[in-house]
Amino acid sequence: MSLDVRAVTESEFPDWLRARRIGFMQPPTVTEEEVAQRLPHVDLARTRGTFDGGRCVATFRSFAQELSVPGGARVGASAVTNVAVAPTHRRRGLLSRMMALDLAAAKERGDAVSTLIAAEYPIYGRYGYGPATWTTEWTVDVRRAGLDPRWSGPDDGGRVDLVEPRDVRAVGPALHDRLGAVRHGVVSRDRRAWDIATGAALLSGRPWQEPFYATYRSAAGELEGYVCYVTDDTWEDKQPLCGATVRDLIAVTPAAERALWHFVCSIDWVITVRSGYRAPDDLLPLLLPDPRAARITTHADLMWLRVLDVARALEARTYGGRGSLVLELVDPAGLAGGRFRLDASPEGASCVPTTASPDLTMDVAELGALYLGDESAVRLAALGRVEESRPGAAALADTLLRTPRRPWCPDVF
Ligand SMILES: CC(=O)SCCNC(=O)CCNC(=O)[C@H](O)C(C)(C)COP(=O)(O)OP(=O)(O)OC[C@H]1O[C@@H](n2cnc3c(N)ncnc32)[C@H](O)[C@@H]1OP(=O)(O)O
Repeated sequence: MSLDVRAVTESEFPDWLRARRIGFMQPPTVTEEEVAQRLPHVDLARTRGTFDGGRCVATFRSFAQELSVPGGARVGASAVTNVAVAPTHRRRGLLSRMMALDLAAAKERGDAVSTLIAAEYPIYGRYGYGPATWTTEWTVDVRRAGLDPRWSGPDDGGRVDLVEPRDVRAVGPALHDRLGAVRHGVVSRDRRAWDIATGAALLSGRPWQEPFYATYRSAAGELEGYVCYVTDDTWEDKQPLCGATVRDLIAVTPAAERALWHFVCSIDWVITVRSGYRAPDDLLPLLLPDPRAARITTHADLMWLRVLDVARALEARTYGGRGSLVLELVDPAGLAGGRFRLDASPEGASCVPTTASPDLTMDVAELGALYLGDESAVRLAALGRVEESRPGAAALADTLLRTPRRPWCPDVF
């Protein structure tokens, strides 16, 4: 029987959710409550399934997203999520078929890039995605960190306050938006994500532990950051050995970042702080008098990016210097390939098709890894993944494309 790949209808949505659960190793039964919770938040035209004899056996969904790029501008992205193929139907090309349809639609719509968080590293490179942001999680041994045990608040005149979930819903979205203006790699976070993070929308079957929330305000009273964390209540031999886990820490100034980390690492009873997924160059370890107290417990690729509109994407960002490069991009999917001349500067760039000889030749997936400034063209050339036809072109690409701070995507979507 042929396998039918198409957008799902409302009546098929429960069966689609069932297939998604199976792919994600969750018990397959879908409740009416779960359907009611999720249905209003998906665009069915962008929710694809594969059907075998009327049963959904594979899922795929995308949604509109904005991505901040170096210089603070945002580009339109098609964010891919909920990719799952039943174990009975794996390796028959179903992901490839759903991906081809979705990328073609994104290209047609005019999205500059597509983004996703990869469950496993080897899956998405073949579709033109490259790892564009990485993430690091630290576990801080607070007793070794050397922080002053008498600390009772920021010494810069600012203040830290515990706040209610409704306060976070009120101020969080604007704060997150401001982060995108000062940090590249930040993707838009919708209202629903704030509702889920603050307990206003509970997901059926997912256990909920009410977190603590704290904000940082500068001496001038300006809100500059917030942290959401949970703690456990571990004691042994009459000693508190509690752990705090940061779920979200958004700071738009270094003062806010310093104050909030200091706050979380100074809570009485807490001897271990897990940082959650941070940028690899997060300030956290160096904010501690003894940075070795912060041990890296996770370091991995996080957001993958696929360029769909080369000129739009490259013209949206700013560059670390002034220079020109001719890039030959190879794209077997036929979406973004071609030869482009990039004239880049700290103020912006022009990127146009050209027939001049290429300085650098690469698969479009390598451009995905380079685009936000994280990867090095010199490193990719050493690996044989970027071909350098003009000596020094890879080093010039690094001068232009790489950024002083690494990109950071604080959201898993
Ligand atoms: C953005 C997100 O949602 S990430 C979540 C992804 N989902 C999961 O990890 C859930 C569990 N896994 C699955 O559901 C499936 O195995 C999927 C979705 C990863 C792959 O689906 P499939 O339909 O089997 O992939 P498909 O048959 O189209 O494979 C295409 C190619 O990718 C390769 N491939 C697919 N999955 C993997 C993998 N996990 N590791 C390595 N290679 C893979 C295939 O071998 C094939 O290679 P080929 O073109 O050289 O023959």
